[in-house]
Amino acid sequence: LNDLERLAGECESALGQASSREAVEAARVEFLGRKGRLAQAMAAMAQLPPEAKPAVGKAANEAKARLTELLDAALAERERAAASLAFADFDPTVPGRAPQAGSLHPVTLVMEEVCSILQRLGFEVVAGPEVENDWNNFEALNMPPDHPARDMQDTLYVTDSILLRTHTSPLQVRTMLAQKPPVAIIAPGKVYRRDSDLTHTPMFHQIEGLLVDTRTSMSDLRGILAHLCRELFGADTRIRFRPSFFPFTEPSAEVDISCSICKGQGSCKGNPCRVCKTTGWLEILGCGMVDPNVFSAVGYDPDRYVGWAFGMGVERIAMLKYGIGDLRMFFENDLRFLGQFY
Ligand SMILES: CNC(=O)COc1cccc(Nc2cc(Cl)ccn2)c1
Repeated sequence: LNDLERLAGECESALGQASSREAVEAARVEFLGRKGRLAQAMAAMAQLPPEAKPAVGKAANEAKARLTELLDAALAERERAAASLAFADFDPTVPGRAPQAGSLHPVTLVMEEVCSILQRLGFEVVAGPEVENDWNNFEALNMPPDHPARDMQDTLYVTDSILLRTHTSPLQVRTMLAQKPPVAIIAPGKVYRRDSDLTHTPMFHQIEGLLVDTRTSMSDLRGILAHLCRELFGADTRIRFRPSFFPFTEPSAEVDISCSICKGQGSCKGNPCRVCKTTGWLEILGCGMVDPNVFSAVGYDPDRYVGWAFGMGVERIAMLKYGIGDLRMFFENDLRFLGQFY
């Protein structure tokens, strides 16, 4: 009986030294294990006279309960200590790390913004194949078979008559073939040129707009483009038309915006503006009244319908809008670059 009495005391002093969970578990084995101190005491019970057994059995159970209680308490205390140690240098008042947020590619941002501005005016976005035939890409756009734009040095051919589209105009041709006027569409997308240097990549993005009706004019075109440029580059943006030529429009014009960097002054604080080369103007897009030959090609009566169209390079707009200096950055997918636009 007094062996059993002593067990609890000895266990308590053993636990006093047990500084870790492993030490507590070792003590549990020493006292409560199959060959532990309590098991030994219980084994010794077999030699006792029968009348002494009940008392000793009761004492043994009490000792077991007491030992289990001591060991569980010691274990729980060590676990709490370990837990608080693990977080000793944890400061709950420090603000958490913001979750990594994604961002849209600058080309996507510009395409969505241009489409959104024009959709608000009633234009519909059209899509179509990037692999085109030469009729949709050239012939229908008033560029006959021997036209220089068809040359291999500019165009990527799949076969003699199948190519990668060099602009998004074929989307507009396809739409006109598929519906009667009025037409008010936007054609955004990838285009391909056999060109690759510091300022040209073989694939880039364009957006074109086309409006065809029984009655519209160059002033409608100017109004729409002025609105588009002001939405894109700020309300104080001015635009100017310069005479130009495209095979598919007559008359044609190139549109400049007042430089968004030097506000058209040509210099900033006495330094010549490197963006507009001190001219104060930046070419942003081309446009014109649709050439009657295009209408004839798609089966629209050129004596009944008039229309205008415009086209812009998306990367060029993005470089001006976001101050991006190198075309190649659009394609390198450097997250430090991409993460700046949202
Ligand atoms: C990057 N693009 C530019 O600098 C100039 O693009 C332009 C200019 C003028 C017209 C068009 N598109 C067009 C489409 C049809 Cl179906 C008929 C007539 N024109 C695209």
